Amino acid sequence: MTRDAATGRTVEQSAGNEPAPGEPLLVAERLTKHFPIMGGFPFQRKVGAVQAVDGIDLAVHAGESFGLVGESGCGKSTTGRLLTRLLEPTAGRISYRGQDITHVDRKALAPIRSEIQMIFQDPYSSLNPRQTVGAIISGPMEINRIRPPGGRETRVRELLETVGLSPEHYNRFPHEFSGGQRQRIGVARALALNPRLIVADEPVSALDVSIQAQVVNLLQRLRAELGIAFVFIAHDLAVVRHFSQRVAVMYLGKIVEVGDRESIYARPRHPYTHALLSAVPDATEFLAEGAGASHVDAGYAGAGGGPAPGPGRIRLAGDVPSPIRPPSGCRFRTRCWKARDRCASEEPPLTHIPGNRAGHLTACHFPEDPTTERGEEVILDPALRGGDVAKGRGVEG
Ligand SMILES: Nc1ncnc2c1ncn2[C@@H]1O[C@H](COP(=O)(O)OP(=O)(O)OP(=O)(O)O)[C@@H](O)[C@H]1O
Repeated sequence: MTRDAATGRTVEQSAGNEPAPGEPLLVAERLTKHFPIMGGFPFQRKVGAVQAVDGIDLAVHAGESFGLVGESGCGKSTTGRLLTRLLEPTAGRISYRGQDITHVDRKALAPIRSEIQMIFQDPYSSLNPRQTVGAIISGPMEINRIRPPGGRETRVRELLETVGLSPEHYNRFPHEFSGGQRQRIGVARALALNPRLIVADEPVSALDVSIQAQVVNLLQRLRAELGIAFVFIAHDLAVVRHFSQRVAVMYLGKIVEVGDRESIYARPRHPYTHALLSAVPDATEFLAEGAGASHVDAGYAGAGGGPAPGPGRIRLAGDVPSPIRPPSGCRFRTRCWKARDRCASEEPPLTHIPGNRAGHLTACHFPEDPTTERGEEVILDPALRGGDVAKGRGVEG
């Protein structure tokens, strides 16, 4: 088995139906997950459903980093689990390198599973405390009966070095490591089968701020050196800004806006994206936190630097509605300062709107102007609409 120096993949793995340049690696179409709610006595029957993910479309290209952002409960983790086929979709389609994998059985899925890996948020609970680091990282190779040249132990020691740990850590247990080091072990495990795609579900949000930049830098380096594509899930737009070339914003089970990083951050058109962005601390703050740590790659500090684009700070009023009974039409309308009757009756399609760059799609009937400037803080509450809040940008007069 020979290894491709550029991708880190074995030649055997690289052979076969490579996506043509520009062709997506993974495509989700109208992807839906509704968790049934059971009730009634004496016979349990379906009385409703949590509409966790509701008809989303997305495409991830080879080697790119795709950020998925939104508040807690908007369906990001469920999307990640659907893409890695850890969850069965209620409807829609997932294709990987041109093959429909939506409902393929375990056996047919096995070779694909090795190419799509997941990194979890919590480095404490995602590692078995009773296993040594060696056993944890070689686990995927064992399950898939893969014997790398030189043996599994050699490969694990190589992987430990790749993620910035010592090969000497092979016989240690997870409790002997810090949070950042445990997440590195999780990354090494995800790399064990030479994946093409890693779904990273909030990989740094459980870590100390000073450690976050180090782990993001590691993932950045792996993406550049091994050509691995990432779906990077985060609630924090600051992290995604540095890591992802394209960003999708989710709200209550829907993608409301998607586009390349520059377009989304400089010209957010959906009011929700605008509100989320206004809460992003200055990018230099995040970098300064990282710079206090010892292993900040120069490349990271350079990526997407400069201050965050400056809409005035927007505080959204009210809570996210229940995904069991989401609002009709546009799901964001109950918290949106621009909502009109049409927003309740007609769901806005995710589409290219005038003023957007190519590839920037927005689902809004009354999008924001395609410019951003720093403004004063303004509290946007639909209950106050009609003049009281009509100051500052982003508000229709
Ligand atoms: N197994 C499940 N059964 C029922 N409801 C679920 C299940 N998993 C998730 N949900 C619900 O689906 C919705 C989306 O959850 P999900 O975890 O995907 O959101 P998220 O954006 O990742 O949030 P967080 O950042 O808090 O994890 C939530 O309302 C959640 O309560």
